[in-house]
Parts: sequence; C-alpha cells; structure tokens
Amino acid sequence: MSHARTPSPLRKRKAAAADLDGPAPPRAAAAPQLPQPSPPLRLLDPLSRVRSFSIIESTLREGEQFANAFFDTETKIRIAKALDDFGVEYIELTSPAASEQSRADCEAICKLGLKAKILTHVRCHMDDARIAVETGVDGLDVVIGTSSFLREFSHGKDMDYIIRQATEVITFIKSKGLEVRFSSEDSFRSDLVDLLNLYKTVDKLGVNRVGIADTVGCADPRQVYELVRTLRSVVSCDIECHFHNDTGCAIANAYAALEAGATHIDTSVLGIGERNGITPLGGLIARMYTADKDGIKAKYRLEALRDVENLVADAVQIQVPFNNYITGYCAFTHKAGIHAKAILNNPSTYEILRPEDFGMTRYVSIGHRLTGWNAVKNRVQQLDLSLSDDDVKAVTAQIKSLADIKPLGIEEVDTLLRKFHDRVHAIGTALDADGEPMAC
Ligand SMILES: CC(=O)SCCNC(=O)CCNC(=O)[C@H](O)C(C)(C)COP(=O)(O)OP(=O)(O)OC[C@H]1O[C@@H](n2cnc3c(N)ncnc32)[C@H](O)[C@@H]1OP(=O)(O)O
Ligand SMILES: O=C(O)CCC(=O)C(=O)O
Ligand SMILES: [Zn+2]
Repeated sequence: MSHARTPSPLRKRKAAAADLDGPAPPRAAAAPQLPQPSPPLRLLDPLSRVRSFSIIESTLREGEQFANAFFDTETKIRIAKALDDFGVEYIELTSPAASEQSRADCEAICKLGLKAKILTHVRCHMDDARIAVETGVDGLDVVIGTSSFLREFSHGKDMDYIIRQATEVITFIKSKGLEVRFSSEDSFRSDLVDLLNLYKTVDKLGVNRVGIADTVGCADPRQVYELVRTLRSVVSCDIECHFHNDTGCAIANAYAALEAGATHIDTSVLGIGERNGITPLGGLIARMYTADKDGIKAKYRLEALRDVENLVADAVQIQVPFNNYITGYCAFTHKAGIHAKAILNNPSTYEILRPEDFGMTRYVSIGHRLTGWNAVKNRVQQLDLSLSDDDVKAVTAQIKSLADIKPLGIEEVDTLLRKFHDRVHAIGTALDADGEPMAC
C-alpha cells in the first residue's frame, strides 16, 4: 500500500525518490492481488524487434562528449562495472585515438572481464582502426558523415571515397576477427540513394551491423520508421540506431526504430552527450518496460538503475532531474485527491510503471489543498488512529483550509490528525471542520 509523505521540492538528488525525509510511515499491509490492465491486443509485426533488442550503452563515449564530463580511469571503471551489473549488452568507449589516456582506459576496461561486450568508436580511418584493434575490444563502431553538410564541411570526401575507405577499414577490422559496425553520421540529412548504396556495400562486406544516426536530432518517429523499414529490406545484417534529443524525440525515435526492425539502440545514462544528448538509458527502459514488462525485467537488473544514474550524475556534477523517467523524485508521487483515491485502491489506475520493479516507492502527498478525504483516511489508518469517515472528512476540510495559505509538511499533517483524534475521543463526539463538537 502507499505511503503518504510530502516530498520537498528543494530535496537534493541523493535523497531522491524513495529516500524522502521525514518520519518513516508505518508499513501498510501487503497489497492484495489487484487486477492489472491487459496490454492492448496488437498484432506483432514479424519485423518488429520491440521484444528482442540490445542496448549499446555509450555513456563512456557519447557521454564523454557531454559538456561537464571528465571521467578519470577509476570513474570509467566504476561506470563500466555499474552498466555491466545493470545488464546492458554492449559498452561503447571513446576512441583510443583521442588521447593516450583514452587508449589506456580502453585497454583497462577490456581487461575487466565484464559480461557486456566492449566496443570502441572510431572514425572511418585506418589510423584509428589500427590503434583500436590492439586495445582488446570486442568490436569497433566505425562512423563517417554522409550528409552533404559533413561531406563538404567536416571530412570533405565524396561518396566514392567513403565507399573505398569503408571497404579498406571494414576488411581490416574483420581480418582481426573483431565485430564491426559501420554507421553513417547525419543519416537523416543524407541522400537516401547514397545511403542505401553505401549500406548495401558494407553489408556485402560482412559487417555485423549498420548504423543510422540522427546526429542533429532532426528526425521524427515516422521518418525513423520509414528509413529503418527501408533499410531492413536492403541489408541482412543488424541495424543500430543513435538518436540525439535536440527536439525531444530521442526515446520515441528509438521505439519507432525497433518497431521497424532495428536491433540495437544507443543510450547514455541520463541521456548525456554532445549538446543535450541522446536517448537516455532510463527513458528507453521505461518505454520498453511498458511494451514488454516481463522481457525487460528478465533482461536488466532494474533496481540498479538508480545507482547507475546517481553514479554518473555525481561524476558529471549534475542533479538527476525532478521529472526523470522512473527515478525522478516525483516519478511515483501522487497528489490530486481523485488520483490518490484510485491509486490507493489499485495503483494501476494511474501508474504504468510499477515502482517496486525498480526498487522505488510510491508516495501519496496529502498536505495540500488538492487532497481528498480518501487519501487522508489512508494516512489516518497508517497512524493507527480511529476516526469515522465523517471525522476524516471534517479533518480533511481543516487540512485544505490551512493548505490554502501554504502547503503542510507531513509532520504538520500528522500532528493535526493526532490532535483531532485525541479531541474526538476526549469529547466523545464528532467534530466539525472547525474542530468544534458537532451540534446534536
Ligand atoms: C557525431 C559524433 O559524435 S562522432 C564522434 C566524435 N568523437 C570524437 O571526435 C572523438 C574525440 N576526437 C578527437 O580526439 C579528435 O577529434 C581526433 C583525435 C579524432 C582527431 O583529431 P585531429 O586529427 O586533431 O583532427 P580534428 O579533430 O581537428 O578534425 C577531425 C579530422 O577528422 C576528419 N574526420 C572527421 N570525421 C571523420 C570520419 N568520420 N572519418 C574519417 N575522418 C573524419 C576530419 O576531416 C578532420 O581531418 P583533418 O585532420 O584532415 O582536418
Ligand atoms: O556512430 C554513430 O552511429 C553515431 C555517432 C554520433 O554520435 C552521432 O552521429 O551523433
Ligand atoms: Zn551522437
């Protein structure tokens, strides 16, 4: 059953969600088995990978491109271990060509013996590939810009050159027996014919995956669906997708990609990355849990999500946002009286995610003017006070009237309830909303 507590909006991240201040409320009896809504019946598209996909976790690559990020070796190792413990299938690391320390860190992480496969992300260039294959990684994620913007203003190469370069780099990586993915940066602003031609070529060379990247965050879910569906009919290898969040579509785009047949999604913890980042790990998990709860619970250690997020937030000196998916401090806080009543009867009424599956706790906030007597009654029961429904309605009116001036903390609400209770029992009659004995 739910706990009634009032979270402070100024609360620090470390006290987020389940660790709210204030006296611990008495534990309510275990919730009875309540009806869960059945998922809407949908015909499963045979190409959809919503129920079988892998995460390429890029906090240690894309995330290192976040403005605040500086990960020393020890921090990288802690993050890699935490991601592995959570259960991501792949961990992507910064190019070892970036710096001597990046190379050494890459080697150090490869030696950890993690369950997750270790990848590193390199330019489509033999110099980078030669350094990367010596680090001990399981595979290389190779990328090159294909849009006219990047061909003109970044590397300055035309499509024929890209194909030749890609062929040389991929052939080399494969000769070393490593996994290889080939990706086109800025895919959604690239010419479709050029793209498909390139992907067909690298598919024939035997890449494990091709990658689509929405590098500037311009794509919408429909465009993503169409491009991935088209690509699915052109290549036989796996398809990885990478979505930036400049226009708020990164999670929806990832989902649309999986629906269309993409097999791998890039994420970073809290979405950190270049500019405002990419698909956040927690947000993707929330979305995919909603589509396939049992599958997600079986694949990932969901209760570890909060620790990974706190670890990364600390490392890059940010707070977990108040409205973060799953772990934001108000993600499972219910406030309005209408919601509170239904939640107390059956949490599925207003919760699509079960907090307990993520090691989180639900809260019903009652010290405000939007509260209702059902929520207050629940708190009365938690405090083991004996009040009739009429008494609870009267004390609810008192709470609302006080909260019209300013919201009450849970301690204030509890004091009010206890005083009201003591008075009712001392006088032996019901009290009205002003705390006066009811007229006979
Ligand atoms: C969209 C993305 O996030 S892609 C991933 C981004 N990741 C990184 O940039 C990793 C960190 N980067 C670095 O440490 C450096 O940029 C390095 C080591 C990769 C290269 O450094 P520098 O040699 O000093 O070059 P610089 O960064 O100024 O410019 C990039 C060079 O790569 C070339 N280039 C850019 N993209 C690619 C590509 N995908 N494939 C091959 N070459 C590329 C550019 O033409 C330019 O070449 P130039 O030296 O002939 O001008
Ligand atoms: O390698 C990729 O697919 C993505 C590279 C990247 O970070 C981007 O294009 O935003
Ligand atoms: Zn990116």
